[in-house]
Amino acid sequence: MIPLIAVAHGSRDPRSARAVAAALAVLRTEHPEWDVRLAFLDLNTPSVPQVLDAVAADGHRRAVVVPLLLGSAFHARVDLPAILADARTRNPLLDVTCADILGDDARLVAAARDSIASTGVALDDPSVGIAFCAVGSRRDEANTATARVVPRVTAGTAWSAVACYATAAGPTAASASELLARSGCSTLVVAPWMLAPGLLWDRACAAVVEAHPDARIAPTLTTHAAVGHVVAERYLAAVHRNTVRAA
Ligand SMILES: C[C@@]1(CC(=O)O)c2cc3[nH]c(cc4nc(cc5[nH]c(cc(n2)[C@H]1CCC(=O)O)[C@@](C)(CC(=O)O)[C@@H]5CCC(=O)O)C(CC(=O)O)=C4CCC(=O)O)c(CCC(=O)O)c3CC(=O)O
Ligand SMILES: [Co+2]
Repeated sequence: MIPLIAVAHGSRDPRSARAVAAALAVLRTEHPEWDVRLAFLDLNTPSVPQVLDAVAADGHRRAVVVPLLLGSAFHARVDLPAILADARTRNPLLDVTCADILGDDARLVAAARDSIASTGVALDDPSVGIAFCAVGSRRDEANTATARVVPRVTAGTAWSAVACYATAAGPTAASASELLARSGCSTLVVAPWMLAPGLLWDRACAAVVEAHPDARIAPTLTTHAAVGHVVAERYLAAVHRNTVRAA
């Protein structure tokens, strides 16, 4: 079995790693024979180099890395590729394939809608305003990609929604909620385009709740089985892609 190394961002907030591990439990239930390992880019252990070295030490000749990332920005484009290049140099007998990021998969878009609906708002309620909050990047394309998710999340609903960012870009969650409130939305929901609870998510929620104490907070995406399902699909696609290339 080719090990699946799920690579999460990591956080100083212990809820983050716990939430990610819980989201991977669906893989262990649905694919009990798979060798699933969790690694972190930063702030938690084991690190990605530690897990790749362990996989090589176990005698594996192939490994598939699945980035638990929603956007194609610094971590996906620079950070992880550099870590994998180093690991390949240290372990020349290990063939490391990197799968596609989770990205804006339709199942995650649906999970975001489910998460909002779980706060008790009705799909046909036009008073609902969603501050749809991503981490944010200095890479404009990544923020634009987030903004493009918004109409897919609200499709078929009467909700208004504005994309916002916890760091590196604007608007903030607080200013997005002000915009929604001023345009007549009386029920505000802070909705995460984030995988797990952590410092950035808490900061975004706190800023909105300070101005609007009755704002609702939707659960992060790792509470939904879709994350595990998309990870499984990214893994299988990478295994297949590599097998076809090797043949
Ligand atoms: C709290 C902090 C760490 C700390 O210091 O504790 C933290 C935490 C987290 N980041 C997460 C995710 C991402 N972080 C980035 C990018 C950046 N993150 C940065 C800082 C910080 N990030 C610290 C706060 C600094 C502040 O005060 O603003 C930037 C500014 C600089 C830097 O990293 O040095 C750089 C800016 C952009 C740029 O440079 O362009 C991207 C985008 C990308 O890939 O570029 C993604 C999405 C990946 C994806 O999903 O695609 C998650 C997981 C969230 C989840 O579960 O979804 C957590 C966990 C948590 O919130 O705790
Ligand atoms: Co970050």
